[in-house]
Amino acid sequence: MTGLCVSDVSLHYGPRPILHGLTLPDLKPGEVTVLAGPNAAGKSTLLRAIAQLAPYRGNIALDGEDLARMPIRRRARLIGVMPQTLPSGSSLVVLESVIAALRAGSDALGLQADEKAMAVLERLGIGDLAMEPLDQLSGGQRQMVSLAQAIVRDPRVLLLDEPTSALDLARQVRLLGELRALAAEGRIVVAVLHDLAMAAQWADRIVLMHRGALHSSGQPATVLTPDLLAQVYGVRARVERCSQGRITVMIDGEV
Ligand SMILES: Nc1ncnc2c1ncn2[C@@H]1O[C@H](COP(=O)(O)OP(=O)(O)OP(=O)(O)O)[C@@H](O)[C@H]1O
Repeated sequence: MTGLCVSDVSLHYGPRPILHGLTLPDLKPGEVTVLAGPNAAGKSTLLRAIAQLAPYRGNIALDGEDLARMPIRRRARLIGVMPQTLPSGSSLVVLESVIAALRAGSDALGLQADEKAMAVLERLGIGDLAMEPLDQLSGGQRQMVSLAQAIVRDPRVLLLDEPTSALDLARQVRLLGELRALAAEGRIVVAVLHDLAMAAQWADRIVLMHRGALHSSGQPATVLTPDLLAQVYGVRARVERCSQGRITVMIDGEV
């Protein structure tokens, strides 16, 4: 079985149930899946479970192999994570931080690691930041560096938690275009996004979560309907189809 399979996953924080027997459609290489849903729906928690950063019940498998049983180093090579909040207090410069991320899951050494890390920074258009101290970057610059750290090991699965939250419009478009390119290279890309108009434009599939469970999933035009947005978000929305078959979502107010 090729792809990422999330089956009957339940997760508690202490006594509190957060995810309730969640099963996703199989996520295939080449696809960008957007996880959407209201605040506290469990989107970050699901990404943490997939990344094996939180204990859960159920099964999460990559290409048929249970991720919970996979050796940590191999898993670190296969899964790249871009977290929602970025750690601060680092004394590294940008290039060093990307090299450190590379070494966490690969045997790349010396010049080879430097070149690889630099190539990723160039790919993302932030090569000029290489020698800047990580702690002196703007929020948006740090977010781009976080993406570099997530992709430098050439992961097969890329998990991104609100990757555009600090980015200006041009950088949002650049990052989302980059996600499409990374998927086209054969990766499984899963991103949490709140901006449904962006999700409609860039995602192959939207997985809509509500209260720790899967509410609906499918192509953007199937999932993003006025009825469904009213039910899940409590908003009045218009959804219009433009000439290329894409949809645009406009929010008019609360229900
Ligand atoms: N470390 C934790 N300990 C206890 N409860 C937690 C922890 N992390 C998250 N939660 C709770 O789990 C629930 C789901 O949180 P999660 O961050 O997964 O939601 P989300 O859908 O990503 O929300 P948002 O859109 O606001 O980022 C929330 O009720 C939250 O309070």
